[in-house]
Amino acid sequence: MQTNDPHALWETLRKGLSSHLPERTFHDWIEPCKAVNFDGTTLLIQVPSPSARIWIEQQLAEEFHDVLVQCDLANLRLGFMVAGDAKAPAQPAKTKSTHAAVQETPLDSPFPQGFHRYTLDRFVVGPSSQLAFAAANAVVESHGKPNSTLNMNPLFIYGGSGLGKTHLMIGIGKGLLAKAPNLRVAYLKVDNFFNELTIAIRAKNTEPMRKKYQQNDLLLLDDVQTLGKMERTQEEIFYILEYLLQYGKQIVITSDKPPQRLEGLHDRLITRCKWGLTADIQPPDFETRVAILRKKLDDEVFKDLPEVPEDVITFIAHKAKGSVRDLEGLLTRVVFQSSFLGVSPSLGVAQEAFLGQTGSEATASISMERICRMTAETFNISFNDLMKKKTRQQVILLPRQVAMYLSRELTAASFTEIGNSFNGMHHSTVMNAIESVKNRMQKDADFHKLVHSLLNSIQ
Ligand SMILES: Nc1ncnc2c1ncn2[C@@H]1O[C@H](COP(=O)(O)OP(=O)(O)OP(=O)(O)O)[C@@H](O)[C@H]1O
Repeated sequence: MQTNDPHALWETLRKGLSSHLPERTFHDWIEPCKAVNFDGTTLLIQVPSPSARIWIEQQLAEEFHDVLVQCDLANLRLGFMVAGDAKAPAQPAKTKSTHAAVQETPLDSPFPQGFHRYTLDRFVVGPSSQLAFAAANAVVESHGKPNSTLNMNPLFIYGGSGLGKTHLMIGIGKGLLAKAPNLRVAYLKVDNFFNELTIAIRAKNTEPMRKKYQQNDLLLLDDVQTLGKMERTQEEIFYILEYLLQYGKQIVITSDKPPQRLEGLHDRLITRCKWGLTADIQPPDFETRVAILRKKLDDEVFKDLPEVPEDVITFIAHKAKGSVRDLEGLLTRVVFQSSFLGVSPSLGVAQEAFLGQTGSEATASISMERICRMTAETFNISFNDLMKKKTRQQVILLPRQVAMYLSRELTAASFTEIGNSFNGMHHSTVMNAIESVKNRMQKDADFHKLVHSLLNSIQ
């Protein structure tokens, strides 16, 4: 997209976010924001309060990234400032050595300009991530040293959700760009590649896309576990990987499982994945969780806020034992809640924030089955009909779209997960269905009322 108008850029992002985020999240956090400046690199967005800034920067970063990519704005940097703040506008935190290099990335290189926190020096290493971290550093260090004995191409990092795979991968990209600013680096999420490929296939022109990825010196391929049923996407990715490996270009791949357990992947692709070094990441232990929280509190966004006391840090590290994303989420919630109430973070606030989170998890655990059963009942059709994959009957299509919309509003499920619950429907079908319900709700007051009363009765 070619424009220097901050309002036009923000409008494009807003539209993308409105179909990407649950309606309430969009309404609460995005609606009140506005664009204030664009300096050719960074779009500066004004948010209504310090607490809103904490929430948007910490909790919605990944959603912003996905929408930037979808809108062809991967090179755009985002900065957030609080309304009425007389200080210099807040820019994304810059790491010592990477900022200049990242800005010099060639414009057509699809390496994200966001994710400013995802550098190797901000990754807290513990026993459960030692090998993956060492391998990530080795990839950066061995660049330009062809005689390295260990084959780390591809580097395959796997582990559960929210454990730092993307962080490490982007950290490698940033580390290499800091050493060699002219390097061509591409970051690719499999879902985004699928969407890009679908458009290219429709236009009967897939060659430029293949070339775009084949010309890179480093390819970062995120979330390959979703490749399972995507035959044509697998084929394209295979050719890109083959080409890059043939020319000695570095590849980094992430997944939630090791190569041999990836379902639906062609053997030749699994073989490529296993070719180099495979390293896993497991959930961090207590000491590492504390260290991650401390490191996180160094973030620019927390700088001018009251200090988080030691007992609160320990409390959070005890409560959030699973993914680092949950750990960060609870910390954000505590700081957000304190800032919102105008009090210092304390054990009391932390306990409330923890209970609040458990509460929202309870909402998230409203099962999709319950949503579908109640939707089917409301529209007077059978549950089995609602879940059938192939139907063109309008009496079924509309309730199904509504059930998908409600699943997105009432659970934490992704588009892909919702699609899977509907007999393996593709995530783009789910996104279209949700979009069409939203449009209809805007135009048809009765339909709006019906969906809302159904939503309230499910909650
Ligand atoms: N060891 C760590 N040190 C510091 N931050 C971490 C660490 N591990 C994870 N994080 C942070 O946790 C969040 C989630 O990490 P990330 O997105 O890399 O997870 P992921 O493994 O790629 O998850 P998913 O599979 O769901 O995409 C990020 O904000 C990241 O910076």
